[in-house]
Amino acid sequence: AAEAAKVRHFKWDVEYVFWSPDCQENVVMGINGQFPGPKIRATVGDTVVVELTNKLHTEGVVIHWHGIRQLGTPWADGTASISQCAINPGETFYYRFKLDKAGTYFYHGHYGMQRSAGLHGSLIVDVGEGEKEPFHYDGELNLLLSDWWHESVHHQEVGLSSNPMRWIGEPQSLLMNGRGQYNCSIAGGAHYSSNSTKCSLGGGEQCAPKILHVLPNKIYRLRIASTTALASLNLAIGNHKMVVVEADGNYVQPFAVDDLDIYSGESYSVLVTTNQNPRNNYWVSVGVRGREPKTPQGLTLLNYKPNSASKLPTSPPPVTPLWNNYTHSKSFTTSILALMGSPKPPTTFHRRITLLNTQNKINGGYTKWAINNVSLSLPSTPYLGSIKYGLKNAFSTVNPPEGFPNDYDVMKPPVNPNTTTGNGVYTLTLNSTVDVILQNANALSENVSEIHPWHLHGHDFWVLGYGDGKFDPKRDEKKFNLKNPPLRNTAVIFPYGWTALRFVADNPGVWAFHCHIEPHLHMGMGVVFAQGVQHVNNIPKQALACGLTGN
Ligand SMILES: O=C1O[C@H]([C@@H](O)CO)C(O)=C1O
Repeated sequence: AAEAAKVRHFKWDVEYVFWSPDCQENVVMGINGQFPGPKIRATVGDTVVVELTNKLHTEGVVIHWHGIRQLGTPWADGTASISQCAINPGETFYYRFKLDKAGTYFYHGHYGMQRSAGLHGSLIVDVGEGEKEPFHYDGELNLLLSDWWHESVHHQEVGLSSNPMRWIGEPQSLLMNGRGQYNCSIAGGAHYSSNSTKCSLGGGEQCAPKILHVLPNKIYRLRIASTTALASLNLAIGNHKMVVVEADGNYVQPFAVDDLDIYSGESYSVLVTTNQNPRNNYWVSVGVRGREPKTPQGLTLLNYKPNSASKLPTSPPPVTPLWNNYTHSKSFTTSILALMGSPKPPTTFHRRITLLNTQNKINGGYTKWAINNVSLSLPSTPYLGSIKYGLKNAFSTVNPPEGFPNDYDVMKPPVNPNTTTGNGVYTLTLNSTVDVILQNANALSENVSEIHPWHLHGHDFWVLGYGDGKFDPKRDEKKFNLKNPPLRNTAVIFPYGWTALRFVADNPGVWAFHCHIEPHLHMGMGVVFAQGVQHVNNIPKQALACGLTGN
């Protein structure tokens, strides 16, 4: 702790580049000519300054620092229409914020579907000098997971807002550190009972896998984050156990698994001991869960040095658990508990907001997602500025609903599928304790209920519990875990289930809370929380230079 906190300065240009993430060339949103964007590595307490220049020709841009709470700098949260105006082509915006907590994070675009276009990268925060992590490791590995489509996000966005909607479908490939193989497999061949051909990659290609090099008989900390647009993933390493020690920048009670589910917006650290036969290399695989998979597994190798990295493992890649084996998913998710000594939740709450997640129709056929029957459509003036300066007519002053009708049957498609759009905010009392019950339901089609990972900006929340069917306060509240619930910034709702969260609204600003599936947010699946905005000072002019605050 003796070392003074540093200011870490980065100069980034965002621009489209030709890139072949999965061996097929596309146009990808890159940073400084790179995809994924550069990795940021810094120490807790450091101030990060990113001087971001928009080199796109015709689009605005913003970047969200996922998992960083932005204490005192809500204008740097990087959410278009919420915390700031999009940065125009040719303009430079200075993100300046403090890293409040060590952990595994990432950053990504938060305007339209720019995250899906490739605007993302890793953000790793180390503990302070002289501080200790509650576990030991000899080396570190990093995996940023994403999914990839060959159709541009512009094409996807038009499809989503057409009548009838054209759904984006399943990804063409899964990427690990921005690398995947579309038309071939690095395992390949009959030996691996896969009908795809073996890739002929020299290693220098943009789509060549990033090999994880390790030494035998060491402990590695593998940092994993998922910035997928859609896919829920399962990751496994052939023959190796993984001990989960961190989730979303918070330490958890260590537990060992053979495979791990990771939903979009989540991050984990796992410890891997390289105690297997040192003469072999081992597969690292990721596969799709929660949706009928149409995408081949993503693969890379755990290379035990000094073996050649081109030596293929003796056994085939780990098989991803069945996509709809939710028992398996729930067993993993509910095993995540806070490490002893972690901050505990308040034992009572001031306000409970129940959020019903539904798929709906609007204006005679367009498809939307709605929360308590309101589908979020963001205003042209960012909330932070319009609330701070008390501007009228910037957004709807109608308070969004605190819950949904008692007789709503979450097991059936909506009786009346019609919804409306809205942009009202939930105004939270500063420093109050807020419970959110996320309630899943049946989608538009019979017997369909999807997974939705919900991400909260500006805070971590405690996950107090998960359950099936409709949340019943009398019955279910008693089962809340107030002893060691995990602190997280993203939590999933399972099909037809509910998830209970608690957080303290102690961070003045305006914060998005939304499904982290990119097309779902695009279709309105989110809400906005505002708290203590009068205490927010020093909003840079540039963050306000649009809409009503621009005048
Ligand atoms: O939002 C979605 O739309 C499709 C489907 O419901 C209609 O095509 C799907 O799988 C989603 O997640």
